[in-house]
Amino acid sequence: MRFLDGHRPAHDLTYDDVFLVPNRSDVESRFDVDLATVDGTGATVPIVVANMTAVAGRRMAETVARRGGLVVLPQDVDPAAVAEIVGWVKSRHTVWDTPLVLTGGDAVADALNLVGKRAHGAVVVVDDDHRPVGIVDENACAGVDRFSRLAEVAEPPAVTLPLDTPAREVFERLHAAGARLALGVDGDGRLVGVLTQTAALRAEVYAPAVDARHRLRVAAAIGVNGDVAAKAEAVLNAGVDVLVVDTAHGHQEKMIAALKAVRSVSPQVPVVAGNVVTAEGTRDLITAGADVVKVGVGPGAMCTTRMMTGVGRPQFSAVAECAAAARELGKHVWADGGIRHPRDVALALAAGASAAMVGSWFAGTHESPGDLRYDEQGRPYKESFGMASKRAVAGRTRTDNVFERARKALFEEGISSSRMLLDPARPGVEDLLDSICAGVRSSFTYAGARNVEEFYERATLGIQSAAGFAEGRPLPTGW
Ligand SMILES: NC(=O)C1=CN([C@@H]2O[C@H](COP(=O)(O)OP(=O)(O)OC[C@H]3O[C@@H](n4cnc5c(N)ncnc54)[C@H](OP(=O)(O)O)[C@@H]3O)[C@@H](O)[C@H]2O)C=CC1
Ligand SMILES: Nc1nc2c(ncn2[C@@H]2O[C@H](COP(=O)(O)O)[C@@H](O)[C@H]2O)c(=O)[nH]1
Ligand SMILES: [K+]
Repeated sequence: MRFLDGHRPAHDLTYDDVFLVPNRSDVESRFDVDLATVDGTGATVPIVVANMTAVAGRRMAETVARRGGLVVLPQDVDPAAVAEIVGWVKSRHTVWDTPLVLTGGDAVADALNLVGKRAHGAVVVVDDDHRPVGIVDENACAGVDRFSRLAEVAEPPAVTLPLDTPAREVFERLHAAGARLALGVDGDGRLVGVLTQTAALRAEVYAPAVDARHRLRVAAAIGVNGDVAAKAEAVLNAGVDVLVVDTAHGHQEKMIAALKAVRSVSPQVPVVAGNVVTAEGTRDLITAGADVVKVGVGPGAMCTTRMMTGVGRPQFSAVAECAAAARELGKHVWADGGIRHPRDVALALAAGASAAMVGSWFAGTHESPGDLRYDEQGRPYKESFGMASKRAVAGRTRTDNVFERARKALFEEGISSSRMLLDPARPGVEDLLDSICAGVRSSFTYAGARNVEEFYERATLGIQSAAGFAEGRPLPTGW
């Protein structure tokens, strides 16, 4: 990464402060770009979903891993629940999406309660042997008594295929049949998964993030308090592929001790640790055993740390400095927080990160764990909240005594409730991944880079004014 001549930063920069200029390029197609990370975490796209309760659950983990990203389960989930979620994610098909399933005897109301939970918006009706007999979507239920049985409204499945059908063929079969949903069945005709045309296309464009046994990958976070070795052991026994040791102030002795404890349990597992914003912090965590250092204090959408404490650092410069320090030691950083546009991911990679961590942006999707709600104007949204908010702290300390709980509640560095609207054009996390990956692929070809490492080497940046940033925004309604 280099700055244009004369563009030496006089102060620390955030994503909005910088821009990339095109380089002469021999990369002919955006499909020639390989987005895979090289940090040992196994992601095939440089996107990690933040360990936030309002963002990262089982459905998010399954969906994002199928497209090559990695989801970090929050540290507030107890180890038994982590084991259950990891087992579930690892039992998911790597191509076919998990269907919503009901029987013909269930009511239309049951289907209507479920369809909103999936981007593909349909429920599959199965018989007693789990063989598919029909499909129900919102259209099939329109104007129908909510107490009617699904057997009366289900449409017969138009496209039912073996699981090993190439995704491109699934796409073509759906197109030819004018059908929305293909059903994937095993050798006994039992339902395993579903694919829309878009999902079939994605299956051709993305590679799932998988472990050595070709099961979807998933990460989990632990904090720095309590018996860290026991917690690490518990989540590793649950089968997580990557361990994230996470606390607000990562450059503290407790973190160094926590990393040593984690390394005593497993010398090999990829360990991510943070958060820090300085080269010194990065070096200390790597020396203590981290493979990847998580960078970012205060850029998060739910984060009030900078307003409360004055502590933090504009994120582009924080990532650039920490990435340079990590690279000197042959290690990596994740850029954590403040990602609001695809360009921010490209800029994080240009700054030297191996992946960008996204939280709140993905809270407003079908796949986040929250319930879908509607605002005063009828727009769908989900709630998000910070992991250092009063709400999260109350949850984390629920087993402490009342005095201790009250004491810990004094420190609040996050928003307890915010509304993340679902983008009508991109209501699913895969829609957002499509948009991010399209932007980043394109960014790489502008720089003349085929992969993440070449992008870092070739990226040429400049510094812009607020007017420069504003100029880059589209004007959908004219002026
Ligand atoms: N990236 C960011 O900017 C931030 C992220 N977060 C997120 O919030 C979640 C909760 O993290 P966290 O608050 O660390 O909770 P943890 O439960 O992990 O506890 C942090 C530990 O560090 C001690 N500590 C010392 N100084 C600080 C400090 N300045 N801020 C916080 N703890 C401190 C605390 O002791 P004691 O309570 O006695 O002081 C406590 O023992 C994490 O997911 C974290 O990533 C939170 C804030 C900033
Ligand atoms: N200071 C706080 N930081 C928080 C809190 N909850 C999460 N976070 C950090 O934000 C990122 C995600 O950033 P986003 O802009 O994508 O939402 C997350 O990974 C944490 O590092 C909080 O309560 N306070
Ligand atoms: K913030």
